Amino acid sequence: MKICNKKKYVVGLSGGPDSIFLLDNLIKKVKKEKIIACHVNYNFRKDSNVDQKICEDYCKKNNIDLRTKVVDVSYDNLKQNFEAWARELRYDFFVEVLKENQFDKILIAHNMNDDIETYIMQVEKKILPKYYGLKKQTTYKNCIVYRPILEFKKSEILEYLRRNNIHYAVDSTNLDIKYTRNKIRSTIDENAFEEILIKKNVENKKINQYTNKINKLITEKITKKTLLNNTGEFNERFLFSYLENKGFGELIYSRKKNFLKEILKQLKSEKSYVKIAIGNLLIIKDRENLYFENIKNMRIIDKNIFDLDEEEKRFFKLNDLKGFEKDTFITNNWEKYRSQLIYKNKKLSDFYKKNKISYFDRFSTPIIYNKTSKNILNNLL
Ligand SMILES: Nc1ncnc2c1ncn2[C@@H]1O[C@H](COP(=O)(O)OP(=O)(O)OP(=O)(O)O)[C@@H](O)[C@H]1O
Repeated sequence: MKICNKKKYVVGLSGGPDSIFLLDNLIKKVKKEKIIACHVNYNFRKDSNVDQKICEDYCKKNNIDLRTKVVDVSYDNLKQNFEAWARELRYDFFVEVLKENQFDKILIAHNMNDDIETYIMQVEKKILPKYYGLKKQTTYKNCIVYRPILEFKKSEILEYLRRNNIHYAVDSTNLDIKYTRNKIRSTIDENAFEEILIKKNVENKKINQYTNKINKLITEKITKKTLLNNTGEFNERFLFSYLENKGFGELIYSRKKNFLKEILKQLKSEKSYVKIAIGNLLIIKDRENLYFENIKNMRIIDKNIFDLDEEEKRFFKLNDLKGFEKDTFITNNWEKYRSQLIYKNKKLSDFYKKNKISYFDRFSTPIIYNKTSKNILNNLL
């Protein structure tokens, strides 16, 4: 286990084999004053107190400072998913202890099996993760979270504990195969780990290369050509980052790869005009041009010209309303009137098409029309 003996560590101690193994190896390398173990007793399982007792006994025997947070809530009223809620609660506790004591890092006892299970789950879910598997180091609320035992297999950990006669808790929920992670856990074989790790590293390298290229492209405007110049997963990641960058992250985080694939297929197609609406996101392909807009930011006005307020007049750059008849209306909602309004003896949409006016230019062009005759009265070019 690689660890710097100059730093001070808060250790997440569940009482399970992994965190007891981590702590037992840590005290061989780092002075005990530089270690605080933190245990959260959720009172969720019947045997929760057993886990707490195991942590207390281990820390007492080895003279380690242990902080315990005992949770006292009624789980019947819990709205969120328990795992996510519990994770946030324990990480917040670790951060609190770390800051109070001016320590350096939070240590979490994920092992190689957790890393591989995470990778397999990501592949099976067909999502587009930023990293496959577990990262050695991440941050939580600006604090460093480090995973020093990622390179140890579960069997090695259990063998170590057995050889050294160290007591640990067995999590009863780990045996429950209704949890996806446990289902995977029960089917993977540690003998296959090496091969899986190689594949995982190749995937992560690929993500790295893509990310470097994407970071260069992302500030430019995407066109159909950008997508045609690239292929497959690069485009999926590019579109993902582009949408995330434009503030649509929440809309795409939980989607499967197929969702992005389908959008890309439409955007790369021969069709000259494509419109895709997802939540507030409006994606338009207008020949070579692609537009990604938030519908909320698109202002639509459609009213009698004499009812415009001063701000709306400025929006349409209208100073003078002299000469207009009573039933004169103004709008920028060209889409609504595309086949109803007539301009130079043509349907509005035909005129726009013939003159290759882009979708968004159409939305910023005021259309002044007579409500009865449906004729457009102003110059649209
Ligand atoms: N009740 C707890 N008290 C203190 N630390 C804990 C507790 N539960 C888990 N941990 C810490 O988190 C590590 C991972 O735990 P576990 O595998 O149960 O969680 P996970 O859901 O897989 O991962 P995550 O930490 O991302 O939630 C443990 O080895 C331990 O370091």
